[in-house]
Amino acid sequence: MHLTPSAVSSPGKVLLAGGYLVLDRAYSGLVFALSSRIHVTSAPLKDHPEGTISVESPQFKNAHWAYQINKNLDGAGVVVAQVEHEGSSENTFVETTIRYCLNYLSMMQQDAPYFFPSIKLTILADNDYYSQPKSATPLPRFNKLGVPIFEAHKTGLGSSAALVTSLTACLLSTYSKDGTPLELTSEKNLKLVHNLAQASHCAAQGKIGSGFDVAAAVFGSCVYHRFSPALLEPLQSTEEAEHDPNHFAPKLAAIVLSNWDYSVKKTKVPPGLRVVMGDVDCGSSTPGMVRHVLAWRKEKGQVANAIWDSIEEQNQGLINMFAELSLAADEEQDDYITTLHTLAVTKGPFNAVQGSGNVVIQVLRQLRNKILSIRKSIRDMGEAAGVPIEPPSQTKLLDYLSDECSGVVGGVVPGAGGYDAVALLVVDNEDVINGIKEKLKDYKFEGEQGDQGRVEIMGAREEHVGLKVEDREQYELL
Ligand SMILES: Nc1ncnc2c1ncn2[C@@H]1O[C@H](COP(=O)(O)OP(=O)(O)OP(=O)(O)O)[C@@H](O)[C@H]1O
Ligand SMILES: C[C@@](O)(CCOP(=O)(O)O)CC(=O)O
Repeated sequence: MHLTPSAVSSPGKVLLAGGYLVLDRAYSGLVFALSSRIHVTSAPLKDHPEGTISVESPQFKNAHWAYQINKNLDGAGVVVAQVEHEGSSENTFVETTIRYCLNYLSMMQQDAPYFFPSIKLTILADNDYYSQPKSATPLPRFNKLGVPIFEAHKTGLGSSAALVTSLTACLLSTYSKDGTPLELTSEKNLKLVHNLAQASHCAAQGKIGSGFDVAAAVFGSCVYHRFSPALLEPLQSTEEAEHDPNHFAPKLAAIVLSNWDYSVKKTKVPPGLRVVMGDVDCGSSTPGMVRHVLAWRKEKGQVANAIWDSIEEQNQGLINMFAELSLAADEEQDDYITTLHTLAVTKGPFNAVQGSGNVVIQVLRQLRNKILSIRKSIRDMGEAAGVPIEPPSQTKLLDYLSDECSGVVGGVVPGAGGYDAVALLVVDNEDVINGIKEKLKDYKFEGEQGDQGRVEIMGAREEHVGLKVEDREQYELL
């Protein structure tokens, strides 16, 4: 294999609509890619035995992992084994991704004796992925938290999906048969990265989720319909992946190169609007929420499907309103801009906004009501399933922000919901953001255990861009 030093990044995510439903291919997920990204760079590693991969995350303590890659002398594939060293820990997502990528690559080079030049991989995460210490001065980019990863408070932006996607793309770009790195921006190769990253991510997390987070990390903001879980069933044996590459590698390559049945339709937030993420510091992602909702759906059959069908119809309405607003922004620019300026200084429900004859304000009112209606259905589903998807303290917070803050179209509990986070759709205006922060300054959020916490507005916003090839030099200046 030839070695081409590479650098890539992929975004975090927010599932604005379709939580739980997106686990079933019949239903949509509306996922926005965020500005917070996870970056992975590669460089030659000197003074190490051939086939060593050294990985580090300099923002954390004891975040160094080393792996030895050995060709399987009895047939296809490679054996990837962690090289233990003092203070080393395990990182299932890193190890599984390396194992999957290198077994895939070994199958692409069966016609010649191959070896893997030793490399060093560096993982860097934008600060919003983890709660940061309070600081009077702006934090450095990729702030060093100085604690082990497991001690960092993750903020729910999808760090593992972005990590696995960036690591996959970086490895496929670094190792090549002839020194020509994989062209990562072609649709064909993005699909390859997607399939391989989905396989690695599901294996590492030990379950086959909908994969909306990996899809957003690769393709960016989109309306997503998942792939059939059966596609990955043959790869769920970690034993085979770790100890029987002769069977695992060809099977993996065939699955990754096959035509998957997911769908991705690119989308964007309408111009002049933006997504704002709120991190709840006493949040708790109630474990087993997904299991409980799926058990309820299985038990309640038609009743549950009727609720899901209703939510899907409302989600499609939301998606259509985004398209209508984007069209209005093009076709009635002056009206659009004027209306958003007015909304930026108006609290919901926008009835007071004059010019009710114009399309823009009508669609914005419909959008606001659609979000309220989706939230009601989500609450109904949560109550029926006995799962706190939008618990009362989140309802109180979302209603407060939607009614008391100027420029807020609406907000939801994203993804699986619970107590962790809120996602707001607001007029893209600094005064609107500052107004929300002001309203939250003394807001006391009641957590699941009755404890009180604060809600912090995060810097991350929608950015819509998926996997990106990066300029390596920007990291050398850090
Ligand atoms: N910067 C990083 N460097 C190395 N590994 C990381 C990094 N960030 C995340 N990980 C890996 O991803 C794991 C977190 O994945 P997990 O599925 O538990 O959470 P998640 O849903 O992806 O997190 P969130 O959505 O809150 O970001 C960590 O335990 C670690 O193994
Ligand atoms: C509940 C689910 O539909 C979304 C989970 O979203 P999040 O991890 O809470 O952002 C699970 C999935 O899609 O894999």
